[in-house]
Amino acid sequence: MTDRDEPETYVDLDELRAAKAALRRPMRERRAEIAAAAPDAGSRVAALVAASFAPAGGTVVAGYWPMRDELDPRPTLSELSARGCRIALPVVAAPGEPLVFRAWDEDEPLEPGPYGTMQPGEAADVVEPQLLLIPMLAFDRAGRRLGYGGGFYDRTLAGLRGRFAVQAIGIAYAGQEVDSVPAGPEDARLDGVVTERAYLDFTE
Ligand SMILES: Nc1nc2c(c(=O)[nH]1)N(C=O)[C@@H](CNc1ccc(C(=O)N[C@@H](CCC(=O)O)C(=O)O)cc1)CN2
Ligand SMILES: Nc1ncnc2c1ncn2[C@@H]1O[C@H](COP(=O)(O)OP(=O)(O)OP(=O)(O)O)[C@@H](O)[C@H]1O
Repeated sequence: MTDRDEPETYVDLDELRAAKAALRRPMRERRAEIAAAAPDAGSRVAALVAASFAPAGGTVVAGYWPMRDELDPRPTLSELSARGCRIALPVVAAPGEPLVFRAWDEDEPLEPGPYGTMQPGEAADVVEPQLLLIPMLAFDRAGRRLGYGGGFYDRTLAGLRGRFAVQAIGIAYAGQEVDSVPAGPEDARLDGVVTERAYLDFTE
């Protein structure tokens, strides 16, 4: 039996919150160190995505605009756009709500959004992604993920998966892997992670 079948989940939500908060601080520092030492990670990830699971033309792909030391997904988004995918970026509608996705072409300007994000303007089409490329602070081999704590991707994936099949792929440095990310019942699992070294498929 794999980790994916039998996750270790927290029952006490205060304990879970504290365990996640405790992991965020060191993982922010670790990610900053790795990012400084791996400037070509974005193009490596783009090559791995193209080689391992490039989606069909026409697929709506949600990326993200990198903030802090997140692995830069823009080379991947360019590659997928060139293959005929439609690219979208997340927009925070409100705290406690799922993300909304707006279509975006790489030459189009972005506007500042909440929490230091950059997002397409209101004129952009709202779209529903079939593939989501998701940033994070840490992940484990069971597909559990640690973000900044807003629960945005958890709510978003729960909503989308309730209606149609979506693929959730994390984008992270290999050094962001930990043995076990603390998780509760609401934490949505990733189907895989692409690092600068490899594509890790958690659905196998
Ligand atoms: N590049 C990028 N875009 C993204 C996300 C992301 O993680 N990365 N998001 C992923 O959800 C959504 C934005 N959500 C975010 C939620 C919180 C913070 C943040 O910086 N939080 C503060 C704490 C804020 C507070 O508690 O008041 C922090 O971590 O210091 C950033 C983005 C959508 N866009
Ligand atoms: N499906 C959901 N429905 C409602 N609330 C949710 C859902 N998933 C998570 N939450 C709430 O969101 C809050 C933060 O979750 P968590 O700490 O896992 O965020 P995160 O995954 O680190 O952040 P993000 O996804 O924004 O990067 C928690 O209080 C949790 O209860």
